[in-house]
Amino acid sequence: MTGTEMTISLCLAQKAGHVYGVEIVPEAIEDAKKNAELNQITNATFKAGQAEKVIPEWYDQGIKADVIVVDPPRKGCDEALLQTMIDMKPKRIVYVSCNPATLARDLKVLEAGGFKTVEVQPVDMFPQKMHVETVALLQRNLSN
Ligand SMILES: C[S@@+](CC[C@H](N)C(=O)[O-])C[C@H]1O[C@@H](n2cnc3c(N)ncnc32)[C@H](O)[C@@H]1O
Repeated sequence: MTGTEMTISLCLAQKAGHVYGVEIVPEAIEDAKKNAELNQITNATFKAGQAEKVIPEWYDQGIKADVIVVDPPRKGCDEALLQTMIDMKPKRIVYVSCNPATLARDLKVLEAGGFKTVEVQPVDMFPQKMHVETVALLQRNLSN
């Protein structure tokens, strides 16, 4: 749901019924719309704004998701965003993180909200540096 130029959203649109993407930088959203047009992607809706405000608004409008993908900055996800993700009850959440500490903090919240972390894959995209990118897959517990 977040990301510069919405690269992840545009890739997912090729497999999804519809994709909604939000990014705080308006220019990135303009680029995403141009990229969608260039690639004949018509099943994507992009909005500039704070994910923690836009996604609760979409949820209030009745929009739900089967899969939520987040790729937040190092500070991780805002509490309001995490709560809306829990309320939306997607089957799966994919959390792309560039900070293991905030990833662990946010996974704890999502686990308390009815999700189970089933796979965590670190990716060493910055060899010889302390930073690591991590992708975590969560599934909603069937009882929730
Ligand atoms: C780790 S980057 C994602 C990179 C992206 N997936 C890509 O392929 O380039 C995090 C992105 O979140 C955006 N961002 C930061 N705070 C945000 C917020 N509150 N709501 C929505 N987007 C936000 C940043 O502008 C940045 O583009």
